Amino acid sequence: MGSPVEIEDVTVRYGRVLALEQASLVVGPGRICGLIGMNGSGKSTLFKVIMGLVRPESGSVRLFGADPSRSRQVGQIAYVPQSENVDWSFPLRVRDVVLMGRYGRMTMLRRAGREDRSAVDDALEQVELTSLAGRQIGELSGGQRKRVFVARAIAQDARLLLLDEPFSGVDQQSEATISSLLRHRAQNGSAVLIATHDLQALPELADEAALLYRRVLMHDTPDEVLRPENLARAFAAGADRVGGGRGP
Ligand SMILES: Nc1ncnc2c1ncn2[C@@H]1O[C@H](COP(=O)(O)OP(=O)(O)OP(=O)(O)O)[C@@H](O)[C@H]1O
Repeated sequence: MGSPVEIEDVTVRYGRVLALEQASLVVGPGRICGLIGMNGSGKSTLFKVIMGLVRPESGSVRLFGADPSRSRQVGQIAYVPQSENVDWSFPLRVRDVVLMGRYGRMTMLRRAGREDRSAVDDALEQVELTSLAGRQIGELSGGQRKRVFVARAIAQDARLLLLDEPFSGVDQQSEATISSLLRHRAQNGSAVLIATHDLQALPELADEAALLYRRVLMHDTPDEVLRPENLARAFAAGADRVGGGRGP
């Protein structure tokens, strides 16, 4: 089987905006990779490409040696979205959201079975939300909201986890819980990709880091990538673009 993530020379354009330009990234099993880049550098686009939601105009994406759509179909990929992208007023309970992680495994004709319910209970316990299982998702704190989605990923038993800003608006306790669960998933062989602005947390959390600005400028240990001169390169690439890089 191939690596969890193999992205090669991927280019994505939204109309006239070049979001990714020959980006390449390989993430192996059991690795936690931090994806860092300034606003608009293409992090969400890279996630969309991995999830098969955006088709690159060129380049190739293979997940576990197969097409991304297949990995999504069989429930190999779990996604923890940015909180701003979720409609928290939607009338769902904590337990319902976590159960969604099991949908890939349930056929349309089958209701949630004992195994699904026990996977949900187990995931809720791991993120310490058992007592809030029946609560509406809109009535949770920022840290609790993130933990619900992490629980969904755990219930899914995904082999590749994508997390978009998992620590923004999150209390320290939730951050510690989420970090240790991610470490645990990685120890069990899952690959974890985390888009984050939280550079301080990175060296302790991640095994490797990728610095993105349209392309992967650097992929190395977190300490190396976070050296000021390397961060400055990414910033300079972004600053150049403001000077006219968006044009045709
Ligand atoms: N649907 C879209 N239509 C047009 N342009 C888009 C679309 N989505 C993203 N873009 C543009 O593509 C570029 C990359 O956006 P993307 O959301 O991938 O960046 P990001 O690194 O995730 O940003 P942030 O850190 O702000 O979330 C940006 O210039 C953005 O404005």
